[in-house]
Amino acid sequence: MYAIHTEQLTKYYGKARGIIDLDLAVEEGEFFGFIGPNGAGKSTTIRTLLGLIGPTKGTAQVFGRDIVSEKTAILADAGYLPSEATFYGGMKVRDILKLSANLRKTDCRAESASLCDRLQLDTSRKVDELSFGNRKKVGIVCALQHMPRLLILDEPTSGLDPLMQREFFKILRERNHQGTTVFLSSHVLSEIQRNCQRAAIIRDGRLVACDSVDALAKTNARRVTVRGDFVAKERPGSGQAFDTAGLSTSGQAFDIAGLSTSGQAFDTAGLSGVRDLQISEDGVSFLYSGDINQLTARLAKCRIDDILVAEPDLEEIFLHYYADDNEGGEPR
Ligand SMILES: Nc1ncnc2c1ncn2[C@@H]1O[C@H](COP(=O)(O)OP(=O)(O)OP(=O)(O)O)[C@@H](O)[C@H]1O
Repeated sequence: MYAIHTEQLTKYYGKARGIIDLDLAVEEGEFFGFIGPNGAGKSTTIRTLLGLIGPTKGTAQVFGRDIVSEKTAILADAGYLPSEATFYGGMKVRDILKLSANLRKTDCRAESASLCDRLQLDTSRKVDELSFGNRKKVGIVCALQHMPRLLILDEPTSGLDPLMQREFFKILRERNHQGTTVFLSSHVLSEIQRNCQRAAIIRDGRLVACDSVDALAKTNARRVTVRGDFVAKERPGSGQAFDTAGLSTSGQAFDIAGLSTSGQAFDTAGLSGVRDLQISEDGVSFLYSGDINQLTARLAKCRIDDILVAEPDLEEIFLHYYADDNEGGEPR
């Protein structure tokens, strides 16, 4: 059975685009990643699935239940961590957790105590006095303490320190092994890559890819790192020193004409498929999706100390999916 199934799910806020024609299928028991930059539509998707806002068009079911007509039953099965959890002011953490458990009509005391212990959450403090990270932990316990069948987590790790993030993902993996479906919305790609089996990528409100994390990370682009005695050279005709400041990760297509090594120009004229150029003191690194023979022929003219050609990680794949279309943005 699908934990989540959407068909052409669309949400407009007035005339403003939220999500458009989203077709998504998440199997029960999956640890599923939902990736997208700010404003892509992740929170809109989640709020629509939970019946917190109504769709403009399309349909969706959670465990086979319709998100419009059966939203109360859906909420009973789900644990939801919003990206910014807010609580009633003046209340102690323990009272908030109790209130949340009472709303579920479930005795959550044992699980709540275990989660608070593992996340080092002091339940005697007033919630207003807590740091952002500690308030996040309160939201996590509220979402997890009733052992829901589906966890929907919207940017859960923002504000958590690395040790707490590690413990949090350990808890999620344990739950997933017990059968809980985890739907994790994030723009931290390393956590998607480490934890999720499959992931969907959303861009400008539309799904642009949905596959296993391994498959998403596979393109014929390679991260090429060349070490050598590279020096900045004048750009032809510009009269300006080749300024590398700010060039590193913008995701735009760069040409690396103008770099030279030991007097030999490392010139990319006619060499297409160079992106995401990063320049360091002892070399260059870039994503390359062109003809490898052309690259090696070009490099053969230069004196280099070392070369590494590796598969890009998910972070770099993401740049492909988000590059502007007029910059050859289709992943290759
Ligand atoms: N209440 C609202 N009224 C009008 N437009 C909205 C509203 N909420 C979201 N939007 C718009 O819908 C689009 C998707 O926003 P959404 O918050 O779903 O993105 P997101 O991927 O969750 O981003 P973030 O990572 O920043 O939270 C954005 O263009 C946003 O401006």
